[in-house]
Amino acid sequence: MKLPESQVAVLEAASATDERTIADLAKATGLKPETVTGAVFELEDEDLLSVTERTEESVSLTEEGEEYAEGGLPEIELYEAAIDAGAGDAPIQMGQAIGASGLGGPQVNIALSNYARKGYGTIDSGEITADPDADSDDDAEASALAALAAGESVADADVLDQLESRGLVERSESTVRSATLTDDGVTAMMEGIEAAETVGQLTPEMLTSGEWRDVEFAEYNVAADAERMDGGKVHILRQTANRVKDVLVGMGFEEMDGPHADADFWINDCLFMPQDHPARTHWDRFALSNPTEIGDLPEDLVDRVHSAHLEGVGDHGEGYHSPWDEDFARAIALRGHTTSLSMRYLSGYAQGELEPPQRFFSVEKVYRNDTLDPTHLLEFFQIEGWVMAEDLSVRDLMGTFEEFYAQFGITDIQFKPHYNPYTEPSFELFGNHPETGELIEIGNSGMFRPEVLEPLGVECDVMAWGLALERLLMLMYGFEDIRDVHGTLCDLELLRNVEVIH
Ligand SMILES: N[C@@H](Cc1ccccc1)C(=O)O
Repeated sequence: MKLPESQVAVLEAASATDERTIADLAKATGLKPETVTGAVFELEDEDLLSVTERTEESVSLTEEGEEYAEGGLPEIELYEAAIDAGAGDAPIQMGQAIGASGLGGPQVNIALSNYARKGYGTIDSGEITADPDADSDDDAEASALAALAAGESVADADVLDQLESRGLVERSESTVRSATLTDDGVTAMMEGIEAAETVGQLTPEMLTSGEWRDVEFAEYNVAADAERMDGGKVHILRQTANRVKDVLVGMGFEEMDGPHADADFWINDCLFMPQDHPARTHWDRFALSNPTEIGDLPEDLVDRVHSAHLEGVGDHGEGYHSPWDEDFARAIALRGHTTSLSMRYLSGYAQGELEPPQRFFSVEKVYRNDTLDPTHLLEFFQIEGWVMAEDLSVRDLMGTFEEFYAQFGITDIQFKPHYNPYTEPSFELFGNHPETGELIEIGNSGMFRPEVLEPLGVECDVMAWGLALERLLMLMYGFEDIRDVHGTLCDLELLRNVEVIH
């Protein structure tokens, strides 16, 4: 009989009387476990080997578990400190025992919540007692942690359950396969088996030399266990940004681009944001120290914006009548919204004068000095967009959003009247979080005011919006903390496992 080399090696390493696991066979043959698994399945098909499977549970310490295996469980530290401080005789102040134990931060709560459960003593109205008969050397959880740290196994399932619920151990299951030679296998071995050289991979050299004609190729076994490979993939945020771009292009929009660090003029002044508006102070804004200002601004636009701020526009216009400082407008900051791009395009500065109808969008980063929390980061992606046309109404605005969000399976958006200095009317958009059911804010929108449009030289209506890409992602994928997908705390498992949608 002629068999591929790896199969011959496995047959030679297998026994008719003892079960050998894949790991044993890999060690004996020097082959990779996945190669051995493949060979074992082939040989099982040929009735030369019989294969059994069992599930094996493995238990490993988490980082916190390792910490306690080494330094001791917090409740034991507390017990020992309490005994030393005399709590074995009479109750003592809890603060005293905690101070003496040297425990700090979250470990104090961990100690307190396990102390009474494990019979080390009682905790009542700020006082703690310690049971002098309790034996902290005989703590089942501590012993189990020590055993696991030493690479031994722990049989007590209740203790393991407890440690698992405390987040100190992780349990996982794996399939262990073992093989034994069958009678046919033994016979074949006695008759002698020859190794046929097989080739695992076709190479360009084999193709050019023609060698491929003569070699024997190894068969693939798609059922064999293989090592897990976490290949690179496009981050879901980027994936969704690309999808958003495709959808908007499909709806007839063109893409805008422009500077991340820009003059306040484009970020705020063009938007009729008064220079003393709270959002324009250092609280919200990341200013640039070098360079501090932009030299190149279109002078006539600066004059028209200046005049709109002072006196408003039209015959009955009202401005802010407060000082307007051109240097303040030239100052550079990281853009807090991409509406700066809309201003650059609508004014004709980016691409020259635009004739209605026009539709533009961008999916770009914006920067805000917010406090970090589950729904806020210092930077996020904004889906900016606007439509310029004669006679637009709020119905067009709402219809556009309904059409846009429906492409992502979101059909229950809600609108709430809102205020922006640059749009009238204005609407905030909300969507229902698929997991928590909570209504979350997903965007802001409105019809640009004449005080914005007139200085820009736009004579028709413009409806516009800024939507948060990350919030759209939350509605699509159901995660609750933005930091799961972004930044140092991101959940790599979630990012690896999330379905790729094209
Ligand atoms: N700039 C607004 C979004 C917006 C853009 C255009 C018009 C209305 C609202 C924001 O960042 O929230």
